[in-house]
Amino acid sequence: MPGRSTRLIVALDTKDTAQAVRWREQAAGHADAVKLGLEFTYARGLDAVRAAAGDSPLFLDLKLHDIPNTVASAIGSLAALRPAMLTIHASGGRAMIAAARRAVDETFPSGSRPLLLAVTVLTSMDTQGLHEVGVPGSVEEQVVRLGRLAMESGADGLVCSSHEITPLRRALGDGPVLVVPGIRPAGSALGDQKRVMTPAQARAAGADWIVVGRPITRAPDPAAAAAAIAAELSA
Ligand SMILES: O=c1ccn([C@@H]2O[C@H](COP(=O)(O)O)[C@@H](O)[C@H]2O)c(=O)[nH]1
Repeated sequence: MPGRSTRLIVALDTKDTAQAVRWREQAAGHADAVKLGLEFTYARGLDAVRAAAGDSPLFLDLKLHDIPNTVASAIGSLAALRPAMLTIHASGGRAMIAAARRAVDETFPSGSRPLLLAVTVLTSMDTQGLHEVGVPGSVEEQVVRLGRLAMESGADGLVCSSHEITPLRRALGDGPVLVVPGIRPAGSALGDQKRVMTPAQARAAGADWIVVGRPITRAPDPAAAAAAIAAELSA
């Protein structure tokens, strides 16, 4: 896929292994990685996760969030999955993120270590939602606050919306890998997402990876939808 600086992860959000494999195959050649997360893992278990991902790089989006010892132990249970990326919640705090960092380094051999990504503020949240959980100020301020904490504590990158890429780069430089869900091609349904941009806008903002689920998997022709998004990223 020459010329693309923003890569595409397709989110295989289903409980059905055959369906996940079908979507992966339909997106093959257009997507650079697949995401498997809570829905699939709780329904099918860890063994099925590797099978569903096949040979594709795996974005394992389990969004771990617990006391440091539990998060570290959970990461130790993920070795066989050989993920390329895995997620924790930045709001778990400094000690939890640092414990996750140590666990990644101890669990995976150097050279095949997953990127440790910290979720800042979910893309389904807006300012009002943030205030409701007791966080004053703007989403942007909270994303930068949590992003700084996560990077100081050993994360390799952050999950954020496209709207926070510029402020994160201003605050933290080019180091963090930025993985960006909340992607909606023009005209597609928002669903539960609040902070969205199109693939082209996310690329222009500087996303390293975008994560796209329903606009591909619920499209009448998932292969064509994935191809269109890949073309938008390459244009
Ligand atoms: O803040 C976040 C973190 C993760 N996600 C995940 O990305 C995909 C997006 O799916 P769509 O169907 O394209 O909305 C999904 O698997 C989420 O769990 C996110 O959306 N926002």
